[in-house]
Amino acid sequence: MVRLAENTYGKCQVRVVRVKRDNPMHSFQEWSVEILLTGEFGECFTTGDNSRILATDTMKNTVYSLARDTKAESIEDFAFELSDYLIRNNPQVREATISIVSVPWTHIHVDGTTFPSAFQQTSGELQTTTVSYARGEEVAVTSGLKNLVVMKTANSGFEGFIRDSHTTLPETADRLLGTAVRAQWKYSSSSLDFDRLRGFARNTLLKTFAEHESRSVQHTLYAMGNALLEGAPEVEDIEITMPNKHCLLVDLSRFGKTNPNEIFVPTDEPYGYIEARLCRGN
Ligand SMILES: O=c1[nH]c(=O)c2[nH]c(=O)[nH]c2[nH]1
Repeated sequence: MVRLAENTYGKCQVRVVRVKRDNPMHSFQEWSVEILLTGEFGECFTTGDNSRILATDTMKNTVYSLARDTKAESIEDFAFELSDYLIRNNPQVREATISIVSVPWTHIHVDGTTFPSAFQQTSGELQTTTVSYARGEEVAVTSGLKNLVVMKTANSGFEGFIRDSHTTLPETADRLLGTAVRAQWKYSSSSLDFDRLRGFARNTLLKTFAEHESRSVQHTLYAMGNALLEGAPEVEDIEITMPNKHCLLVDLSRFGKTNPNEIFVPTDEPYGYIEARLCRGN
């Protein structure tokens, strides 16, 4: 006896660019949208009956069409609009989960001149959101960022860890701490000023990383999440991933030179991996 268990379907990486030309200073947004639906789709899997299937190609077109009319500025508001449209127009859909990744483009700015219709990407950092709308239930909004690459050249040490027969790592009170932050924070409501909150969250994570007297990546990760939860009552919990992008001190004594923490070799692998979720309450 075989039974169809959990199932979902949808469209991934629907890329859309939105240009606003209503004043000479154009705006340019690039989004990659993912739609996943759950609902009454069992017959499609088990008997090949497609009569309840909204084609994923139609989902893709729906993204383009809603993007043309939407007033949404934030990816959260657009994701909600899309989920709401899909739920309202498709009784067979129980839950629509929309994830959007936003690619940062900024106006080109050179020698004090901002070029109103020319843009550049200045980093590989991405802004993210996932909005889940289950029919008749509260809408759940999670926002975040990924590939926020940061480095500390002071106020970071790693000491007091276990020393056993396999330990070679020296203790240090002064090392480089580099990482690519991925963070996802869950909101307590679906109608908030998401762009303002995103700015606050990003600034809080960056400022805490920069200022923290770090005893480890774990210690700094906790401080970053804690600062956001203390500063933003709208945030219910936060999950942060911080790979340790090791920069190893080069032994220059072989060349008769000292190396007072100035010459390092960045290594991609292997790398340390630190992840935690912080939430409110006990
Ligand atoms: O911040 C760190 N945490 C660790 O758990 C660890 N382990 C390691 O080798 N280096 C580091 N650094």
